[in-house]
Amino acid sequence: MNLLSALREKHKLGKKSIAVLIDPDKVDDLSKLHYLINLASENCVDYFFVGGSLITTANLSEVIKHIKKNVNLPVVLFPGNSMQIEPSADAILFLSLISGRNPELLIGQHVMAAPILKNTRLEIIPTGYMLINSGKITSVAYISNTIPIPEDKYSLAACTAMAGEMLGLQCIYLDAGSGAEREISPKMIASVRRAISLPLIIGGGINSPIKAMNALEAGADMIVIGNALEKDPDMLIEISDKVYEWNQRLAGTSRQ
Ligand SMILES: CC(C)=CCC/C(C)=C/CC/C(C)=C/CC/C(C)=C/COP(=O)(O)OP(=O)(O)O
Ligand SMILES: O=P(O)(O)OC[C@@H](O)CO
Ligand SMILES: [Mg+2]
Repeated sequence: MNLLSALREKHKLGKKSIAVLIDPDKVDDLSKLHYLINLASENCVDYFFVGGSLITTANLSEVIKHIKKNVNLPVVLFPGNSMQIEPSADAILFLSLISGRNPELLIGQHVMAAPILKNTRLEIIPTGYMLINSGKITSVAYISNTIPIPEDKYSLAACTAMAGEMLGLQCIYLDAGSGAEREISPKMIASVRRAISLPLIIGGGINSPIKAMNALEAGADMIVIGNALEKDPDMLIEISDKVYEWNQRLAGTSRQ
């Protein structure tokens, strides 16, 4: 089964996933990456996301090779632009930045990426990418030259996600931005959740087990953790535990 079908299947069952985000730019020491990879494989992590708004190093393929050599988990490209295509990954979030009005990130980069992707075996996951305001200006907001959706404009976000679904996008990623001051609120997640039936990915500023649990309870199908693990990789143990507990409880209730 491909990743998207598996994600849809999990969504139907109410099963949650967790992705670890690796920013290749922040990998200066392969032994630190190695530690995180091992933690991920011991702690029921489902995916590695790899990418960044700005990649100044040439180590994308090396990072992916290192992950694939050491653990049998899917590696999904989370690209900031069409230069971040690496055929050795398993899939790519084919992001369209639908919260913004920058044509380059709605369709421009995609036109350049399409013929390159056609010649790879990467699974394409058409994804509506939505930035939600989180306090300070994030790298993605700055680089994309777009205004994030205000964090209290629930129906703006819900209608944006709804339009993404109607356009045929296959999942929605709500992002407060890497290292966000404030993670996306449960009320915002729940509003978008009610508006669509697609798998919903939530990321940005999730740096504690409580924040992870809140996102899951509000309707996230998948949570993405990056910055928190750059600061303290061991935080993965407690955060992934929340996802594990959720799925165990679900398995328990479905057996009754
Ligand atoms: C279609 C293809 C192949 C590319 C375009 C993809 C689009 C539309 C991207 C949207 C805009 C963008 C710059 C997204 C980047 C998302 C990302 C990988 C964020 C990770 O966090 P960083 O922004 O790197 O955070 P730090 O500042 O903490 O490094
Ligand atoms: O780095 P953090 O804050 O965990 O955010 C993850 C991801 O959603 C960023 O695009
Ligand atoms: Mg980055």
